[in-house]
Amino acid sequence: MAAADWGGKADHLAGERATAQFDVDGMKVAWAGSRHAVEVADRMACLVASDPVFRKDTRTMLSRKELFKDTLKKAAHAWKRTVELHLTEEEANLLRLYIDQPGYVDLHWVMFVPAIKGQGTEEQQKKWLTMAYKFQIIGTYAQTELGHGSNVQGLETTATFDPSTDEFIMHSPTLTSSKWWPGGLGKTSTHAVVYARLITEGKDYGIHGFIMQLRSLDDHSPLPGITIGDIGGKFGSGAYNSMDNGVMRLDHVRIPRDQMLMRLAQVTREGKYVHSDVPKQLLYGTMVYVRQTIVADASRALSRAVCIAVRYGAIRKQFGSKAGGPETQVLNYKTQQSRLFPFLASAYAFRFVGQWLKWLYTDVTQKLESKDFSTLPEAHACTAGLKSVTTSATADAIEECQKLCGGHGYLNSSGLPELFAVNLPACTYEGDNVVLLLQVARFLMKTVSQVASGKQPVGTTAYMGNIQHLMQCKSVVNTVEDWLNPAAIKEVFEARALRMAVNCAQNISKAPSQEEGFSELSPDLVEAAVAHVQLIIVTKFIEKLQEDILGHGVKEQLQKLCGIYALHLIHKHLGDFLSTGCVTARQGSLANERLGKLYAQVRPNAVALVDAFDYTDHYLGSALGRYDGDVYSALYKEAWKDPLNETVVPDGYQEHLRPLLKQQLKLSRL
Ligand SMILES: CCCCCCCCCCCCCCCCC/C=C/C(=O)SCCNC(=O)CCNC(=O)[C@H](O)C(C)(C)COP(=O)(O)OP(=O)(O)OC[C@H]1O[C@@H](n2cnc3c(N)ncnc32)[C@H](O)[C@@H]1OP(=O)(O)O
Ligand SMILES: Cc1cc2nc3c(=O)[nH]c(=O)nc-3n(C[C@H](O)[C@H](O)[C@H](O)COP(=O)(O)OP(=O)(O)OC[C@H]3O[C@@H](n4cnc5c(N)ncnc54)[C@H](O)[C@@H]3O)c2cc1C
Repeated sequence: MAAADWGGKADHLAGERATAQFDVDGMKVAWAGSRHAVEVADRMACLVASDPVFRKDTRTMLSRKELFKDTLKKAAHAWKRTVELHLTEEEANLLRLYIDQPGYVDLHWVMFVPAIKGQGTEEQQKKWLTMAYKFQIIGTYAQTELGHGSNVQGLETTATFDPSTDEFIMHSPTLTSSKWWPGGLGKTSTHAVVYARLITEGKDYGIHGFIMQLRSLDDHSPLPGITIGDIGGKFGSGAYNSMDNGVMRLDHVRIPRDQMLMRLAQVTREGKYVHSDVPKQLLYGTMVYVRQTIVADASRALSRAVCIAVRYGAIRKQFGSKAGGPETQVLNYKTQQSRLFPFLASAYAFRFVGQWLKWLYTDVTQKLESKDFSTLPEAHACTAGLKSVTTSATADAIEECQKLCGGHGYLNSSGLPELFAVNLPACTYEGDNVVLLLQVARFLMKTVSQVASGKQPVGTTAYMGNIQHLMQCKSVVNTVEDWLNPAAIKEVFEARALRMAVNCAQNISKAPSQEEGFSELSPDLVEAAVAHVQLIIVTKFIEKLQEDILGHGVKEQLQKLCGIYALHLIHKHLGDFLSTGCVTARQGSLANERLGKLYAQVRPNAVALVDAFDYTDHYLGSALGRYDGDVYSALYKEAWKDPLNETVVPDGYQEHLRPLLKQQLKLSRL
């Protein structure tokens, strides 16, 4: 029976949509950031969905080679459409986003170009970016090595200046110095920003960036002295395997001196090392930029998973009343709501904090241009911390959404396995999440010590200035309704974050040295960092609610989601809140009671709240998450696309199955 015979064009979720108590269009604007953003995103999403080259429904069934070739085809076609349609930068970025297939272009635009912009001189930018913008060259970001990723100062590749020829000699002295992981390096990139130890006049000046040509622009073969290849298959089918993460070894490869990125430091014709009057941390600027974009990616990935699980939960029915009444939608089970609605709230929370982080990054960049470096440490702490907390929560949530969809969630056609596999490495790339949280903790310890010496903290640590009150305050919450008060919520998050940080600082001060104390206390420091970052997310959500938000009922729904986000964290981390004395056990159970009421209020709006993400069926890529809810027809149809179903009798039957069956039959007759 054809799948179409089982379902029509009906909207199986129409009943769910009819119960919404808010204006979905208004919520789309709140989610996207502006009416303009909704309009451009819609246009680009439809452009991708309607173009057969961008089909992705059989992607998980392709071999690695086929998948890679398909990625090359899509990237070339996307560029062709960008040029033909004169797309703006915003439109072209969205086009790439909706194609939804990791590939070398991501590294080119998200890391290679920003690295040259941030670390190149004006002259270098003019030369290299002109070519990069026209795709005359394809670039990647080659920092990580086989032996070192997190410890950037431990990288081993060398760039030794040779004054006799005015060149750097780029070399991989050991196996562990092989560049390992850079996306697009394996098979595609013609160029890279390579990070290496700068050695001149016999002295090692540490890590610096260099632009290197890797492959011939005529026939794409690696240049002399360069050994290069792909590092091999990665987790999951489809997923990140579309990316050619690469390995590269350099054997005394010479590049002209002017290919060292010289905005932060220079080597003169004579070989003198000169450092500009800017902080050396600006070398890490590309990572700050990318971490900020990863927060936005996390909210998108999480919202996709939630959209799939909510829509499917409204369609899927299990068990009826004892009297033989209709079966229950699984979304109506309280356990399903308490597992799923915190993710729905987190998707909105991460979206809004991502919008704020983008603002913060722009603000810091403008300040850096006028040589004001004062906000750089905070920008580093915020991007590192938010990248870490949002990507870890997202990976966990996608995995849980798979379970929330039961067995069907485990099928590739649910879209969830691929979504998980593509987003899981975000916990590692651009800085391992624990390593990054330790950076946040370091920043917090410094801030605590500055507060102790009377300095008033600013920005996201301003709350620490209220130390007298926050170290001894008791929560004012006395009833379930009191947990609706944003000021009461904010106060307990501030008190928890500050008390955890101060506890760590006090315990470190008892250690023989600061370094030993930091190391010994590192598990607690990571928890203190998480508490601080969660406070930022809660605060930014509360601040969002103070803005003008248009549309009937939109603000009210967001208030409920903000409540769910904050209260589910209190429930989850009750140990922290209790042990620091920020809430009592009774207040903790009142928070949980309030949470249950909020879930019930969100339930009739759940499908509309995920509709507001405004995702096309193409982008969602899920039989379970379809807009029309026609889940079973879609699952049935998708199954037949599997290569195993190309023949009725499987390959291998004659060689392996038939002889086995025959032999067993013969034996049974003996
Ligand atoms: C709307 C449309 C959107 C666009 C759509 C596009 C669609 C496509 C989507 C695709 C997007 C996703 C692309 C993502 C691709 C990812 C590919 C992955 C790439 C990589 O992984 S690149 C490699 C990244 N590597 C790392 O992150 C390494 C991590 N390690 C470090 O960062 C550092 O080494 C360290 C921070 C852990 C430690 O460094 P170090 O030992 O040097 O430092 P100290 O701890 O001693 O600190 C020294 C001081 O410097 C400060 N610091 C450290 N880092 C920074 C920084 N980044 N900025 C500013 N300051 C920094 C420390 O705080 C110390 O300061 P102090 O004052 O001395 O305490
Ligand atoms: C899919 C993917 C794409 C990537 N793309 C690129 C790219 O384009 N370019 C590029 O240069 N790199 C890239 N990378 C590399 C990436 O940046 C590194 O993997 C990352 O920075 C983590 O470093 P590592 O692998 O050395 O982990 P390690 O540092 O070896 O981490 C291993 C474990 O040790 C722990 N650990 C490490 N240091 C500490 C510490 N000080 N204290 C406590 N615990 C610690 C970590 O928490 C982790 O649990 C990519 C990686 C992946 C997975």
